[in-house]
Amino acid sequence: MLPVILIGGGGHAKVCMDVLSLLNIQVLGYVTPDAAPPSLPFVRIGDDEAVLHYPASSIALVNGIGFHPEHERRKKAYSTFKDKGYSFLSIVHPSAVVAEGVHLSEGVQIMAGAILQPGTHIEENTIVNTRASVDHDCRIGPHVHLAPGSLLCGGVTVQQDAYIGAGATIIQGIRIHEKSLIGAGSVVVREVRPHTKVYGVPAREVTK
Ligand SMILES: CC(=O)SCCNC(=O)CCNC(=O)[C@H](O)C(C)(C)COP(=O)(O)OP(=O)(O)OC[C@H]1O[C@@H](n2cnc3c(N)ncnc32)[C@H](O)[C@@H]1OP(=O)(O)O
Repeated sequence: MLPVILIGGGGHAKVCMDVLSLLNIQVLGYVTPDAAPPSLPFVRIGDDEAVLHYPASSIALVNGIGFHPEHERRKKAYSTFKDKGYSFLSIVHPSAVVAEGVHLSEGVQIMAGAILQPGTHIEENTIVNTRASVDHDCRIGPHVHLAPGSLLCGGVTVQQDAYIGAGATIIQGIRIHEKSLIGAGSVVVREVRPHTKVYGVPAREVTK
């Protein structure tokens, strides 16, 4: 197993670091744009450019930048380093339940207590956060965030760059289109159009 450099030094990086430590994966340190705030008890290697001192074949990266609907820093870091030939490790917290045959693409992060049921397919750089639950035959695109406690019933599709808020429920067979945002605690009972924000019970579209 290659040693890891973590991209980012905030809250999400802290959670990734915990998973890496539980998996006994060697972490060389983390990179952040500036020295403050040092929230991680590990070595700061430098800014993002510092990664380039390590040949792509000698390390793996873990994307410790959280997904914020207002900006694309997480996705940008992933694409930038992929373009330079680096690889991102997928991490799965030991307490997560991942059914046999579930497909996880590069750089996917499955956090504590998450459940992924059979037939599910998750694309690159997606976060399945703490205690999120993804039932059978779901298709989750790249650069998606399933926030803590979100619940996807069977056969749900979530397209790229979508954000499913904490504790939201998506009923079976629904399609969530790209770049849409589902508010925390919502219950989604209808298809969600691209680039839209919905929330409430049942979830209704609001102007972005
Ligand atoms: C590890 C981690 O921490 S991961 C982080 C997980 N975080 C989340 O999941 C948060 C997801 N974000 C939300 O739910 C947000 O509230 C959003 C994006 C849906 C709405 O944000 P904004 O557009 O800024 O809405 P704003 O806060 O201005 O509220 C507008 C109105 O909508 C209501 N509202 C906002 N969010 C919700 C919601 N999730 N459900 C129901 N009503 C809501 C507000 O109460 C307010 O109502 P009012 O006008 O009657 O007072």
